[in-house]
Amino acid sequence: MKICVFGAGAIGGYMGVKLAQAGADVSLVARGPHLAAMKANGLTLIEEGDQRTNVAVTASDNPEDLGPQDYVIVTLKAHSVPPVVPKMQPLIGPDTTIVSGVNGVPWWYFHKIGTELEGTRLESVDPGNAQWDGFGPDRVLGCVVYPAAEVIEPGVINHIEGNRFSLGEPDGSKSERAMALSKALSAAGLKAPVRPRLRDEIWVKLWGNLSFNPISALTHATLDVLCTDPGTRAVARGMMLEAQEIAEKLGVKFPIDVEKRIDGGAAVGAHRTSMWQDLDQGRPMEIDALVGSVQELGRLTDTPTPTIDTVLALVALRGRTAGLY
Ligand SMILES: NC(=O)C1=CN([C@@H]2O[C@H](COP(=O)(O)OP(=O)(O)OC[C@H]3O[C@@H](n4cnc5c(N)ncnc54)[C@H](OP(=O)(O)O)[C@@H]3O)[C@@H](O)[C@H]2O)C=CC1
Ligand SMILES: CC(C)(CO)C(=O)C(=O)O
Repeated sequence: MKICVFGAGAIGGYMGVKLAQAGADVSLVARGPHLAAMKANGLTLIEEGDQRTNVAVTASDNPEDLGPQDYVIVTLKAHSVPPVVPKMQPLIGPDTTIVSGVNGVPWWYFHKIGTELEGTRLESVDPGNAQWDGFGPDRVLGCVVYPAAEVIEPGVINHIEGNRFSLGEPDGSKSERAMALSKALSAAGLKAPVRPRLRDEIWVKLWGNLSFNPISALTHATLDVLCTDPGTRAVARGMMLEAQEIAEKLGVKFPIDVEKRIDGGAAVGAHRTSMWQDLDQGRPMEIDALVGSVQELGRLTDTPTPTIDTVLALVALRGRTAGLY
């Protein structure tokens, strides 16, 4: 089984080390100083604060070095994927599966959904249908990324928490390809359940990303603060209730209510969301995947989204003034 992790940064690097350590036939696509460090010194993973593992990895910035794969696990930031689809083609053979390990509403969302919206493309996350046309929706296996990790220096990943990557077919089936990847990830010490209703999980995670991330980027407040401050808690609740109305129109079933989800965010503690970290470190922000996409779905389902519209306007301008959106 040949696996390529495309975008071996925090999440991809974490997966890459675990897979390499388990003896999987895994290669990593990265770039710049991070790639150079990997090539020179291997890739180091720090777990539990002080447990360091270093593995030699097959790494390149040129997919032509790696050839056709059984699985390409995409762990780029959402906005980085569309422009790189043409460069990824050498990795794609007749039976290659593309695993979309990216936060937010996935580009394949309306593939095999079985409703009147079947086949709908999402401009906010797949401008010009780059992924839909460049990969083909039949190739995709969905993935919800739960671990938290960061690149602390080139070639060094710090794992913060979590080891679950939920997998799911767009049609909910327990396919051979999903089960085989689940087995390979499990052999690497990761949890990779195959879910029949992955879209439900996408929305529960997105509930947090949609609201906590932009609010934290705008206020520089950590999760414990923004989820408990009465004013920002009300803003998050407003965004999440609008999202819930959209999702339920699309057939999603939420296992918890909005208050419990916000309390879950508060329980994470003094954590800076990835969007605030991106803003702080001068990296492009995933505004379209996490917020713009939900606004687009609101228009598609004729659902008013006044709170989402307001926060999106603010965080989009914040991103633009920082040159990061
Ligand atoms: N980090 C986390 O804790 C979590 C992340 N996620 C999600 O996982 C996804 C990945 O996030 P994360 O791992 O943090 O992102 P990172 O930015 O750490 O990783 C992406 C990597 O891909 C590289 N890259 C970008 N474009 C190319 C290219 N054209 N060729 C080769 N390499 C490229 C980046 O390099 P460069 O640095 O040079 O841009 C970077 O090393 C996101 O959707 C994120 O929201 C979900 C849960 C938690
Ligand atoms: C920590 C959390 C859950 C906040 O939405 C997250 O996923 C992120 O920072 O992107």
